[in-house]
Amino acid sequence: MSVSQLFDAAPAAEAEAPLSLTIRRPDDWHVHLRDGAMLKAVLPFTAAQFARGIIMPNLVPPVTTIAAAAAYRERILAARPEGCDFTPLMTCYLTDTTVPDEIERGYREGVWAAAKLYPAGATTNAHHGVTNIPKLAPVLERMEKIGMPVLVHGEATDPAVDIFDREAVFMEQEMLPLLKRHPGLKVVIEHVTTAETVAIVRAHAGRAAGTITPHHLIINRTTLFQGGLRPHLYCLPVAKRESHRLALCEAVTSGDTCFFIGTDTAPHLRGAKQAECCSAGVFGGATALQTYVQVFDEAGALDRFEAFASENGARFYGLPLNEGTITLERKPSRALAAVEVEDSEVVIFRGAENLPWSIGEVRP
Ligand SMILES: NC(=O)N[C@@H](CC(=O)O)C(=O)O
Ligand SMILES: [Zn+2]
Ligand SMILES: [Zn+2]
Repeated sequence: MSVSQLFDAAPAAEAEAPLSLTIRRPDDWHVHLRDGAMLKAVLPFTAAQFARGIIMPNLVPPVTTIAAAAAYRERILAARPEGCDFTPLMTCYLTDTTVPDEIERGYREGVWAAAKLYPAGATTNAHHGVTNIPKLAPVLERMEKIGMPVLVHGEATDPAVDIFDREAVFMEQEMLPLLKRHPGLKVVIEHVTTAETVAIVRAHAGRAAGTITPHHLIINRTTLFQGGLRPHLYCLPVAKRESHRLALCEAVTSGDTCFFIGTDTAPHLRGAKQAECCSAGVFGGATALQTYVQVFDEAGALDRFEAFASENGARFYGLPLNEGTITLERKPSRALAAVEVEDSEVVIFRGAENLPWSIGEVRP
């Protein structure tokens, strides 16, 4: 089944010949692991695929201090399954009151790998985010000076802006001026969903990069309504029209080093998704590599997959490449439908579907 036909009733295409692809172990540069029982339930899925993950700080309350980040990192390490070597890389949630010295100290002490900029109210647990980005200049100047990346959820927060235009409006009104004000600042534009943002990332390659999720590579805004409203596909930024999805596929498979993995795996309990007001977030961590590699395979670009998955991100962050390997196999597999969390569950993106690729051996 082709990715663009994911949710069609069409019969599965003839299976491709088996193939196995061994690459350096990849990293996920955008992960929501949550906390408590949810953390324990979802972490094994990310850890089975990725050696390291940039951990998002939008807990309740958000991770805004070195002490909170160090404690959260300990909880993540403690939640790892037996024998698991997954390394969490922590981020600082920027607010209107973030102090440059705390940012620098945490970075120098190796607690923070980056800081996360949520425009206030832009997404899940972003209400403590930044209300006026130009006023964040002292923090961003310090980050520029020490080489610490800022990771941006790039959507306008003015409720009058059409939800499908929020990323484009943010890029024009906030991102381009920010890139200009801080010419040496390393910026990751997270979960890119539009062709215009792809062009902006490319135009600033070297000091800017873009992460692209598995779901934005295979669904468009029409998929959200295919046969009815599909809450488990709703996330922010919301999926855009087909031309944008094609631009994202072109970007990741182009070989351009300014794009890398960021799954934005964002679990919410079934009750929060199938609700009067559905929470934003797709739990894509369990089927991420299977989806990415399928996209590269269908584009005839498997030779470019390793750089996107396992090299570009580490190089951008100035971190060593992983030593181990993972093998991906073009051999059909079926992911679990959902993962249990206490007395509820989280629905897995592409769960219970026949995926053309499976995860093979991982060598640390
Ligand atoms: N992507 C989402 O739709 N939701 C994320 C937050 C985010 O990354 O914007 C979440 O924490 O649930
Ligand atoms: Zn986001
Ligand atoms: Zn996210």
